[in-house]
Amino acid sequence: MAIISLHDVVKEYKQYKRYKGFWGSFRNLVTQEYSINRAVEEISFSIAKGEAVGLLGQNGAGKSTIIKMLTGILVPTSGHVLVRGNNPHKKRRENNRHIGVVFGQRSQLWWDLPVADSFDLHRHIYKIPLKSYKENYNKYIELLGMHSFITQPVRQLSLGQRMRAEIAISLLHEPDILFLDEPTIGLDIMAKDRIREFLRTVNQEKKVTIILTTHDMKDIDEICPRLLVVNKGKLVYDGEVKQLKEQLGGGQKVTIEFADPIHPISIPGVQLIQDEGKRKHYQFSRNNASVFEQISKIAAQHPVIDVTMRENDIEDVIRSLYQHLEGEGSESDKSMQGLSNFVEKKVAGT
Ligand SMILES: Nc1ncnc2c1ncn2[C@@H]1O[C@H](COP(=O)(O)OP(=O)(O)OP(=O)(O)O)[C@@H](O)[C@H]1O
Repeated sequence: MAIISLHDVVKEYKQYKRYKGFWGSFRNLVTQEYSINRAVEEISFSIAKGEAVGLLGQNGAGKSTIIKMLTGILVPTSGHVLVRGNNPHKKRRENNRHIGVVFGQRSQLWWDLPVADSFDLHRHIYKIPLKSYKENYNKYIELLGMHSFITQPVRQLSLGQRMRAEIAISLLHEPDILFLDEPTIGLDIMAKDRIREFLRTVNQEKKVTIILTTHDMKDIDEICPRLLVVNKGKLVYDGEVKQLKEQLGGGQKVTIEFADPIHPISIPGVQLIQDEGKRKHYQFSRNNASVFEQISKIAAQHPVIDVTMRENDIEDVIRSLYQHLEGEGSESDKSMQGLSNFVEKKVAGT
């Protein structure tokens, strides 16, 4: 049974016209002129209990708007949103009891209080039974390595420490669903790893459903087996990360360092992705017959100092997807051919 479902959801914002200048500021006080911005366009998907889903999209794609509708902050213009079988806006209090939210910009911690006191206040607000509170408290402090700063006031914490405390507090009342917005942004590698491992553990052991928005592909790769990609308000991919990688990955990134700066060399079927004069970066799709053969041909004409190759990772896959959606994909890149069909099929659930 789906714990979250959206059916033909549309969200429109009214944007009031703003006039400039001295007289414009008076006009702004009375004007009723506005235009409509469709931030979410007829989106449908459902998420089962215990899934971990990454919500991805470029800036302004509509991710926050979707999350705000799921948390009951915003009401859709049309369509239906159900969270645990309820309308999250109408049953906002009930919804809040069963969800956890980690939004970087809005802290749930009390700035001047020690972390432990914030947790205790949370226990009272959510009326969490003492036994389960203590169990979770001890477990989260251990797993997130919070011993050293649990008695420190929140305002003295580093970003990584605060984020760990934010995640712990959001789970103390044992929510069924956890929404996270960029949980690892600005953190060092060790802090990122710790948070990712923790989220995997709560998802797998406690079956907490995770919906994660991020611009960091490693978050998706390590936490979320399923991916939803939104573009300009539309859902353009709904499927397994693994399948997207299989479909679009498998190519190679090749960097060739020439002895002298040369004009861009075009290689049939290969995309030049960055040109730095002496150094050129190419994208070979997995369909390009022989990478070595092609490089040898180039090297025969232009002295080459160094060649480096690496397999495409999830970041490259998503970049290709975005480029394709923006219409920048190379026509000759065979791995991109058929992508539209693939994306449409995945969204249609075939
Ligand atoms: N309160 C608002 N009033 C008017 N337009 C809005 C409002 N909030 C968002 N929008 C617009 O709706 C669209 C989607 O915005 P949203 O914040 O959902 O995108 P996002 O994918 O979360 O972006 P980002 O990655 O930058 O956070 C954008 O065009 C944005 O300008």
